[in-house]
Amino acid sequence: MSPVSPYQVCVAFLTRVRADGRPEVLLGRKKTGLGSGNIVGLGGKIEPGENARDAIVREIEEESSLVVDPADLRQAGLVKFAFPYRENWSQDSTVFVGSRWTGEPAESDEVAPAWYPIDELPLDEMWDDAKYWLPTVLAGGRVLGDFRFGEDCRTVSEHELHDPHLLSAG
Ligand SMILES: CNc1ncnc2c1ncn2[C@@H]1O[C@H](COP(=O)(O)OP(=O)(O)OP(=O)(O)O)[C@@H](O)[C@H]1O
Repeated sequence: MSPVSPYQVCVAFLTRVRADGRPEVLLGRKKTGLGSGNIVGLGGKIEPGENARDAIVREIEEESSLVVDPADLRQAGLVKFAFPYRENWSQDSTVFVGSRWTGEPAESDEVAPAWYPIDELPLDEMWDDAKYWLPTVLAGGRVLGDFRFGEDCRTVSEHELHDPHLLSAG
């Protein structure tokens, strides 16, 4: 199910626990580019010379102003997106989760960040794949998933969740 040379991206989900004990995740309304209008995690393309961890630290700061120590991010998996009807959208995304950072989230040109309760994720406004793996990752699990989008390039037409033990440590 893997597309031909997909580009490599990364995504992060920062979490906090409110004073009343309710866990929340930082998501954002994407303002530009692929998936604009969707509610997404922070993230973007891995640049030449970067590894996924370097890239996600840079993207988090560019998109939200938050500064994260790379060692404070847990690599929670890899999700592969294939768009057979729009090959150049196909991408592999390394997923990170973290709960330590410095600063306050601020809106950028790319994303308007906001906190969402983890038990009420806005899945209807996210990419269609998120419902298959994001709750698992936010519950402390790992994901290794393959998703194929249909002709509308919005709806998952096929997906496989593999054993996350196949992921390399990172
Ligand atoms: C298809 N289903 C999807 N489900 C969940 N998340 C998705 C996604 N498709 C893209 N993403 C995320 O979107 C970011 C890349 O998007 P992309 O437009 O390439 O990035 P962005 O414009 O920020 O790139 P640069 O800032 O130019 O690097 C990156 O976090 C990636 O994981």
